[in-house]
Amino acid sequence: MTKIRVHEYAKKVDKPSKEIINELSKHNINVQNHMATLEDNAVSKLDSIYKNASAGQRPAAQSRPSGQSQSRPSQGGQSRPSGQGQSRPSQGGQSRPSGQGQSRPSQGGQSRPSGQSQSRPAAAPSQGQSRSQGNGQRPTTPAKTGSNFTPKAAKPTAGPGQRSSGRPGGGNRNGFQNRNRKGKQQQPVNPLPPMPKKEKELPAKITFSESLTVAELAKKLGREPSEIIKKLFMLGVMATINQELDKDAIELICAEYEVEVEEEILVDKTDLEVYFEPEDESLNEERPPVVTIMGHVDHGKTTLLDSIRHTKVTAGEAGGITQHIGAYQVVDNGKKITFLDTPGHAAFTTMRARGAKVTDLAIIVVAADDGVMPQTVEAINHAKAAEVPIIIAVNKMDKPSANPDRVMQELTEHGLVPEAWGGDTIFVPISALTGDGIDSLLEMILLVSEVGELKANPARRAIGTVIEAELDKGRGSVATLLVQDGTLNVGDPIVVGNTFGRVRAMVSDVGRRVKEAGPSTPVEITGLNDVPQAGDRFVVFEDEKTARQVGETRATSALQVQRSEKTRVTLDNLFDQLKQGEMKELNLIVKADVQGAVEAMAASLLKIDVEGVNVKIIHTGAGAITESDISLAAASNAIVIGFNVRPDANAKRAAEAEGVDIRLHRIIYKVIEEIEFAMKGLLDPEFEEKIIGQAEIRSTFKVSKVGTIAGSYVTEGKITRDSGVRVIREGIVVFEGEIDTLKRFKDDAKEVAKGYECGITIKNFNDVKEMDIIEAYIMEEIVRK
Ligand SMILES: Nc1nc2c(ncn2[C@@H]2O[C@H](COP(=O)(O)OP(=O)(O)OP(=O)(O)O)[C@@H](O)[C@H]2O)c(=O)[nH]1
Repeated sequence: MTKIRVHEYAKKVDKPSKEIINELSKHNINVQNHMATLEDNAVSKLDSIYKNASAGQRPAAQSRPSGQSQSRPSQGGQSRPSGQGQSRPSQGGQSRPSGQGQSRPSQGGQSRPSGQSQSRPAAAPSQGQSRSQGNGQRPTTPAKTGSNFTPKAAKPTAGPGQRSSGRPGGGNRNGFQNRNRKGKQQQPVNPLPPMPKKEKELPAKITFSESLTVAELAKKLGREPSEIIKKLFMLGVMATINQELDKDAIELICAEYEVEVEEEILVDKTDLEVYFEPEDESLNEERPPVVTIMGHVDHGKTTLLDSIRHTKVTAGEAGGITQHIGAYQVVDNGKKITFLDTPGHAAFTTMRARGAKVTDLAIIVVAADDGVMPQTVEAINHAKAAEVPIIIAVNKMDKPSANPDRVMQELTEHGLVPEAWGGDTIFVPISALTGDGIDSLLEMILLVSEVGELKANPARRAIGTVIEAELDKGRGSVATLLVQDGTLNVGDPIVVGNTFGRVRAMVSDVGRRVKEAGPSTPVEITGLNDVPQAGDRFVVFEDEKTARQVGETRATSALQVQRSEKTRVTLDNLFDQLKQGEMKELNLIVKADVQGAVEAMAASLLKIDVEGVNVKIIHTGAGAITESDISLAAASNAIVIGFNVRPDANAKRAAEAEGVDIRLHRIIYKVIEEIEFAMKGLLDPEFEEKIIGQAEIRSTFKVSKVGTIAGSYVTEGKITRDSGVRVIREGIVVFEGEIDTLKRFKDDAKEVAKGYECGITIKNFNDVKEMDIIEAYIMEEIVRK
């Protein structure tokens, strides 16, 4: 008999080598490893074990030789439940692992079981128990498949028993490894009949938002991801399990399964715009129009508002420009009209830029003695862009020099044709000073609003926009709000921009305390935790907790955005930028007395358009210029603009020390003008070539050490000593360079004019020929517009 090694024997009986080694050790035959050679006595011992076993089993197992076919029924029988209980409950439903877990108890079962479970001597303490389990179950084997899919039933019985048997033996880890290994080895050898898969019932409908991965969709449908991948493949979509599927793909797959699918639109509670979506319009009632008055400087906006309100507010205004945003309500013929008093168009644009459509109607004031001016045109364009109806108030009709026809004529050129001339623009001649025509202006406003069918629902929770906000020493944050829909009440939990609070007190435009404010009403409120910004939206919430949550979330995200912007403006990266010289930026810090003016200034400054330079407003704020403004300016090489504010003592000192430029102004357009100039000065000069003259070479002279002198005649313009030249031969530029010497006779000349002869030498070029043309040019700086 030839010697046989452990692994060879193991192979012969289709058992793991380890099992053979263990079996031998039980009979006090020690072998080192699977490569060890077996003595004859060892072989006969093993034969007695394995041959017997296989002989006994064969009749039952039919096709399979020996231990395997054997182990299977027993495995199936006991193992599954126990295996599940032990290792991985979720996997319990699967065939193989359960069998392995099982093998441990079967050890005691001598012949066949021992063959299988081999590795688990450690499990001995619980053997009796588990074996009995196994035994008890074996007869029921055929039913096992079913039990396989009912892990719940299996777990309570087998699980605990298993666990206790595994752990005390300390073989948990090993056992697990062995199991794995065995699993690998056995799988190909002992394929279980495929378990009929019990498919989950398809849902009637699934929902998703934005997209789903293949795995997520599979889960929702209760199908294997591979099945979905296959279906996608059939539909021509190659997808992996983690691939995001778009709406179309999801719909296609769901259609395949005949499952209804619905996309959920996620509503972001912190997005205030959502609350501005129109609600049930049947509840709407008529509301007053909100009117903005715009026009060129000094054409009488303030006087008109003043006249309408019968008060005098013109006196005391710096530079005669309306600087504060306010809102007022008047009553005409029993109907209310709300007027927004804005500083020119800037605030109007700023609000629009923030998506706040506040104005229902624009009145454009044009002085009859002055006609259409640049800002008139701007105002028209803003109103047109906002798709707001326009009424033209032709003002200063009391003046002898008033020429309303001219105004009408000029406005026609901008598409505003008076009704009298067959157009549809309402022109109202007025005198803001005397009050003439004001009544008919108000009448027209009401007429136009009627056509516009302005409606709102006073019963809903209020929403609207911030007209103006500032920090008041005594009252804290004070905000002028325009209620656009619903009714605002004292005590309402409110989110205003990135601030929140409860409406503590409300004051009307005439300074009266009010308890509620309906649609189109401007009110000043207190009770916010911080100062919001003009143009911010406000929304009343159902309770204070929600308002706080939304407000805080908004504030946090706003801060994050602000921080990420601020980190860009550091001394470090500024230096880098300058060094690279790629981009020129003018950093500005804007401070003003009130938030409205800050907004207006910032909007105007950002509009400055000088090629190659960006205006960047790195910080804005209402209130005096402080030391921290200066340090920020110093760190980011910014200029500080103060509008109607002054630097405090510390700021002044810091600015001097750091060399920070502070510009103080009281009139908006002066600021803009100054900055624009500064920006033009900032730019690198740009040059363009200008041809100044031409000369024809009539003869050439070679002079040693000097080179070839071109004896020329200036045919056009002039040739200057410092001009650049091109040598043109038969229409082709043969050389381009600089003049070396320019002489009239023997003397050096600075320039030689048309009609004169001269001698020219060209730097690094001697190949001049008769009849060549010398074209002279200079580089001229372009003045930027
Ligand atoms: N004669 C006459 N003067 C008027 C009339 N309306 C305004 N003015 C005068 O025109 C000047 C400018 O008027 P404002 O109301 O300050 O003009 P504005 O358009 O508000 O000007 P800014 O606030 O600087 O943009 C003031 O001196 C007014 O008295 C008018 O109907 N007739």
